[in-house]
Amino acid sequence: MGSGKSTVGELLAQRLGVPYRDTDADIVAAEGREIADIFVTDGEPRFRELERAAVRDAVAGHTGVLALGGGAILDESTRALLDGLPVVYLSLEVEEAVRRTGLNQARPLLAVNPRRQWRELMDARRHLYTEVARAVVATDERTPEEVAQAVLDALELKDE
Ligand SMILES: Nc1ncnc2c1ncn2[C@@H]1O[C@H](COP(=O)(O)OP(=O)(O)OP(=O)(O)O)[C@@H](O)[C@H]1O
Ligand SMILES: O=C(O)C1=C[C@@H](O)[C@@H](O)[C@H](O)C1
Ligand SMILES: [Mg+2]
Repeated sequence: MGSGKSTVGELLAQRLGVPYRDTDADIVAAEGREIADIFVTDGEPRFRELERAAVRDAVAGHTGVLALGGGAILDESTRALLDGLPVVYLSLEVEEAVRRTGLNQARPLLAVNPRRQWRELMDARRHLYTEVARAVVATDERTPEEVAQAVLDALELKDE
């Protein structure tokens, strides 16, 4: 969370001249409410169901850059869908994550004690991010533009 998937995803799409899509935004649009609302009202398991369907639809229907929610890879069928696709894991260290996300209520999983929560989430997820990724790009001390360039280099893509 806060690694810059949405920010860098948009930049990358511009550089490549392709559409950009974000499954978090798809869920918010389809549900007509914010992610934090879905977590609080319906619970995380319901959010994960919506997310699984959103990723499935986006992978099937979208050509371009797709940003996934930070927890999408927790779902085994989602990981299977991503197999063979040019997935990039944007990594970052905890201090930078906390600086970027702050005490932001829009990220319900970081609402209380963000530093500890972030560490715990990453300890549980890091191996899954690595498993699905074709490339890992570190984002600490890089501007979003530098990260976008590093992604293009890692995937050996040229912009238009
Ligand atoms: N390379 C960067 N350097 C500094 N700040 C950044 C960088 N990339 C993103 N940010 C900032 O960090 C915050 C989080 O970025 P963003 O929303 O793109 O992350 P995300 O990975 O999409 O998060 P989430 O998993 O919550 O959707 C934003 O305020 C953004 O402007
Ligand atoms: O890392 C996570 O589990 C999340 C990340 C965000 O992108 C959102 O999908 C939501 O806040 C959950
Ligand atoms: Mg995002």
